[in-house]
Amino acid sequence: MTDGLSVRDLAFSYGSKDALKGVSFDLPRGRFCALLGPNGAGKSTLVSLLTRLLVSPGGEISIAGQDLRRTPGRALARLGVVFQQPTLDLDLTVRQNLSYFAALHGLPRNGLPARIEAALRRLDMAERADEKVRALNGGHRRRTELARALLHEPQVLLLDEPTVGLDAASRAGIVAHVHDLAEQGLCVLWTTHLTDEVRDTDHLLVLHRGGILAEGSTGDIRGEQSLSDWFLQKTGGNA
Ligand SMILES: Nc1ncnc2c1ncn2[C@@H]1O[C@H](COP(=O)(O)OP(=O)(O)OP(=O)(O)O)[C@@H](O)[C@H]1O
Repeated sequence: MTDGLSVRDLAFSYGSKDALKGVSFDLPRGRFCALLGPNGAGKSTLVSLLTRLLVSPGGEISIAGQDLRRTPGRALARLGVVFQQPTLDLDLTVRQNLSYFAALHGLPRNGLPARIEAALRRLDMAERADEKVRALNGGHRRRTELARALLHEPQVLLLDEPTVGLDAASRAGIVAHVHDLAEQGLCVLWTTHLTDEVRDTDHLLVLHRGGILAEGSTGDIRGEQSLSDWFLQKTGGNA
């Protein structure tokens, strides 16, 4: 077990369809881990189990030392999540969206403005705090969601294909910001099916047909090949 995210023997089936088959990994704090898998590999199922949208019959998940099955409230309090589908209220300002989230999560009102300011600063969004989300471009909307996911100061950050629908420049910006967060001590799990979002120095978990196909530093895993060629050769780009 680590101080970040630990997953042990996690399995899940939809009826007779095995979506995850005994997945285990340990990610310490301060690590950026890319979870790469082709469509249908089991990424969304894993994200749903980590966020308790689904509950697995067996296996263990520990978030910053808290067991998700035994102490779900404490475990989820240590987890920040950015889901694939945006969930901001377009007609509220950036600050109002964060305040709303804070109220929903029962964060103390005392010190809330400073907490919001700090979260927005981490994502270079402080100067846009009073703009309506509708007026922001896709990259800034995603950064707002990231700031919101950090409001309760989680130790583990989970992002489910967070760059879907963004242009190249916005994607690069989000990738860079999230790497900074890992350097500041967060344990980051970033799911993607895009090899170009993964850096050679990133820790890489490759999920294929519900199991871990490879784990280690990206540079070591791809060897002399490009990651894209390695991935296509090993998975055919298909689940
Ligand atoms: N509700 C469901 N009922 C039956 N099978 C499902 C259901 N949801 C997912 N599956 C199957 O489980 C497997 C894993 O799916 P999952 O959505 O977790 O993969 P994924 O890696 O997230 O793919 P994608 O990138 O396409 O979302 C796939 O074979 C998928 O068809």
